[in-house]
Amino acid sequence: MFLPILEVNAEDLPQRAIVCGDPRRAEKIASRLTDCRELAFSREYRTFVGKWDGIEVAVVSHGVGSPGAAVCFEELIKGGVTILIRVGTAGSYSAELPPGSLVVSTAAAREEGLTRQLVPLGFPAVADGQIAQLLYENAAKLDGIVKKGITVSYDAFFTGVEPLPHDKYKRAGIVAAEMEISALYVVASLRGARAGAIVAIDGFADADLAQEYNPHKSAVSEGVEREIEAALATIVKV
Ligand SMILES: O=P(O)(O)O[C@H]1O[C@H](CO)[C@@H](O)[C@H]1O
Ligand SMILES: O=c1cc[nH]c(=O)[nH]1
Repeated sequence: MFLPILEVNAEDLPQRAIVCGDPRRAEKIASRLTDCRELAFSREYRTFVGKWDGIEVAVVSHGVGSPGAAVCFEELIKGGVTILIRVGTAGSYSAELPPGSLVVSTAAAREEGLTRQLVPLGFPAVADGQIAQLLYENAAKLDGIVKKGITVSYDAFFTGVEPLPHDKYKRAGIVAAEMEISALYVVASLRGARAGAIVAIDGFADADLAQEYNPHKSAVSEGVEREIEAALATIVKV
């Protein structure tokens, strides 16, 4: 079966996939694999396959935002992928989670518009429990701060005239904000796949702590390296 948007043949895909927003991060993750080859680079979707610890893994970029990312998740699952781990970045709601910290998302508030077109809002966006626990354990073995908690996925990255409800979610105990985890969890649940997500904090989403957005700081790159390591250790054990 040919997957027309990823431009990949389903027969070339393994059961396990690491997904991330940035095609360059996909290349960075793929460079750690053995027997690695690039299958396609279509739109924002760059697909590699290779092996980690002798087990076949795909690495695929999904771009920015839930609608485009959901297209990627849907095609991967149609193509036979049953386990997906997102390796992303997010803004923190707490000074205790500074840039470079890692967050394992156990569930995500659905502040994006995509998933409400798939299923009523009462349906939860939740991680697979085993994947979340293993991501946390593997990340906690490395240096740095690691936290497990609920995240929120928005569509808007920049604020317009309407305020984003950061304060409401911060008071509800949500730890970090990004843009695709709720789509990943909802699509995985609806299609019978298992998913988890780990994000490296790249700044503060909270207005009280906000600084100029700069995801290129060395603390963030180090966090991304650690989350890649935790995701690879996890994906071959589930
Ligand atoms: O670093 P990635 O995986 O792209 O994740 C985060 O970064 C992008 C915004 O800059 C959004 O995609 C957001 O979810
Ligand atoms: O959506 C995102 C991603 C990274 N950092 C943020 O503050 N927001």
